[in-house]
Amino acid sequence: MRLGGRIQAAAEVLADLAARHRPVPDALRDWGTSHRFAGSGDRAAISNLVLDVLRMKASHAWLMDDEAPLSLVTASLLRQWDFSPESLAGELGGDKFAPELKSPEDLATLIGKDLGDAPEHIQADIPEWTVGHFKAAFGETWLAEAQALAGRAPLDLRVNTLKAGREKVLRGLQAPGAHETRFAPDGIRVPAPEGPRRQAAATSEVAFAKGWFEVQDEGSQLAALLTGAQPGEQVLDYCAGGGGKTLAMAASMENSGQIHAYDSDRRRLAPMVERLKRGGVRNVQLIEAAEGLSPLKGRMDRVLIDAPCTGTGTWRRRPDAKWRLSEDNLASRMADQDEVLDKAAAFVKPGGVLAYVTCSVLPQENTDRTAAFLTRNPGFETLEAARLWSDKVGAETNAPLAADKTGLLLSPARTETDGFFLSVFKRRA
Ligand SMILES: C[S@@+](CC[C@H](N)C(=O)[O-])C[C@H]1O[C@@H](n2cnc3c(N)ncnc32)[C@H](O)[C@@H]1O
Repeated sequence: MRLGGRIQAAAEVLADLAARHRPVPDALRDWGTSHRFAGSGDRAAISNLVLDVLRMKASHAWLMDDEAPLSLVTASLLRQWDFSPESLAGELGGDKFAPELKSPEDLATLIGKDLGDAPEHIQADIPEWTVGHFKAAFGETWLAEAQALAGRAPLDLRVNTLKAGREKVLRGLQAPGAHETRFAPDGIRVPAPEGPRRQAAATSEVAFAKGWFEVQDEGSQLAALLTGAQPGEQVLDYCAGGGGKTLAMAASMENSGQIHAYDSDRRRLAPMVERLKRGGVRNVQLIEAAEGLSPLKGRMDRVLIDAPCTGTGTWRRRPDAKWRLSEDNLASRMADQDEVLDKAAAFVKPGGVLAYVTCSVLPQENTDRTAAFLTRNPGFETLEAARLWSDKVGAETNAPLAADKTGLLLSPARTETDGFFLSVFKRRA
């Protein structure tokens, strides 16, 4: 397919998403099924275009004075794919599948408008009701933070130190531009591809099948590292899900001690069985029902709560979630977070540690929740976040502190990671 056909396809997928409110992968898959002639390069380009549009949907629509899918795709090509109005017209000339676009002169006028005249939420490409929350989280840099969440995300890998070293994995990796991550000691970053290009398929590598690495955002790797699990400890991963952080902690613990991995939705634990086997992890026990937790009460050296959250920190990877988020969703996640904090705290032994993590940047899910937890649970005290960062990550860079300094707040703009919050408490002895 030439660019014209890809533009048309992206506009069709966006129209489908708007009409049927369904997940992006489902709409892309259906388009692929009914257009079998499209090759893998076409599918990657169409997917990239759709996701890029969703990342900056509000500002594209404001500049174009129009939210029709074709206008949004055009804006994306001009603002995110480095086309000029003239080069775009040139590329589409003679392409019989190309949709009719506005003239290069009209496009130049529209895209040339000053976005600084737009309302704040449009400049930031975030839902209007979240602007105040971003300001509370980041202060003066809130706009740059929101805009950075509208970029493409790299592919990050965590080397499984139970089986391999970072240099060895890097040497064997086919992915172009792969390099060591900035903060995470076992991380490898494959930069996001540009324009229509496909992201490297790291999970097709033999090294992945051998368990030498896992796919995990650097922010998630850091959250596991900062939780501080040590060899020989008894650890409860209370919201273990598919086990991203369980596996990272098992490697930090050098396969010794025990991680009890629990999730209230036991089906979410299922993929971990295969991951544990591939990774050569031997110190994890899955707990499939809440009753299985009873013997652990008051006995854990360390408890990790990777809390259910709105996922605002992952908007680069799931830009459609940004526009689906509602105040009701947020309120409901906040209630979940209070519940998991109180329940999980009961498993920490006197002198033990409780780590609270979200992949959200909203203070309501982060420092507001931890402050409320401490009021309800005076037997816990906060460990100093700046010290935690310098001990585990290094003192060369300032710790990315949350606004009230009681926790760490990672983000694409601050740490070039997904958005993550972490706060660590100690149970008084
Ligand atoms: C952010 S995800 C976990 C991701 C996982 N830790 C990882 O690193 O791959 C949050 C998990 O919390 C679980 N969850 C939600 N409410 C819970 C509750 N009340 N108790 C325990 N787990 C809960 C969800 O099922 C979900 O799997």
